[in-house]
Amino acid sequence: GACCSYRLRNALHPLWQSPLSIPGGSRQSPINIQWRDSVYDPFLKPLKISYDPTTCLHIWNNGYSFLVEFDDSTDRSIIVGGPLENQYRLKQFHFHWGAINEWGSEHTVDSKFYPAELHLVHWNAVVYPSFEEAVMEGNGLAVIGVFLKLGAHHEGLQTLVDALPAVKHKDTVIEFDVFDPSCLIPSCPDYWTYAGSLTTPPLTESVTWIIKKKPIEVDENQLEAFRMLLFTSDGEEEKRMVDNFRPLQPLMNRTVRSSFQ
Ligand SMILES: NS(=O)(=O)c1c(F)c(F)c(-n2cc(CC3CCCCC3)nn2)c(F)c1F
Ligand SMILES: [Zn+2]
Repeated sequence: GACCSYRLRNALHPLWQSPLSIPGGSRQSPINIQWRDSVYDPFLKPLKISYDPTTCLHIWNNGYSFLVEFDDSTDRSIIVGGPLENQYRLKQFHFHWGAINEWGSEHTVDSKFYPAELHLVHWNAVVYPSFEEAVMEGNGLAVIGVFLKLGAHHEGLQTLVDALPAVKHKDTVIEFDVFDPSCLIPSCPDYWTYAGSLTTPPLTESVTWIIKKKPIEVDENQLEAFRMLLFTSDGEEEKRMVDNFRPLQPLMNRTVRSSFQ
């Protein structure tokens, strides 16, 4: 059935030679969001986002993606509301993208890929003492997903794009001390939400996903800037950092809820 083809696809996927999905995993990510199968939940609250731009620390190329990391030692950059029981602290954001504009996102909507997807990773510091512990717990993380589509130039993203040449190689880092990631989140409040996992190792089933319905627009040059990053360290044979997205995972016994009708 579909399940075993997923396992096979995971097993063969170059980027995730490590455990495909958690053996016996029942809430793996990413998934296809079938719009007509999502269930409107009138009890879902609006998501409240309050980030302090001065909590921004640096950008680094970790060999999977480029991460913008934040000082998560206090509650200065948090999200609350939406499907969440507690407030969650911003830890980092990163992207997934393709070699060409036909694919690149991790989630799909009605089986349509976007050229890229932004993930803002938050952890439940109300209940857990550290990010590392929260990663292992069912309600430990909350990730906001934002689709990127080809269109107008994105001013806010450009400040990030201008810094990318400095982190071209794996394990390079550059200081980045003021950035407000809310400029990357659409003002439209509509989102889907479901219980899932990290899409990179350790693939733990600890993520409440909040996927924004509206994409942001970026231009071709900005997508190309992502594609000139490298998976490889300086001195190694160059491998362009592209197609750093995990294959779709089975929905299993899950319902995707929508905050909108
Ligand atoms: N695509 S995703 O699902 O939004 C996503 C995430 F949610 C993440 F949390 C991470 N993540 C991985 C680690 C290493 C930690 C190293 C110490 C043990 C815990 C993991 N830091 N953040 C991540 F890389 C990622 F891609
Ligand atoms: Zn991600």
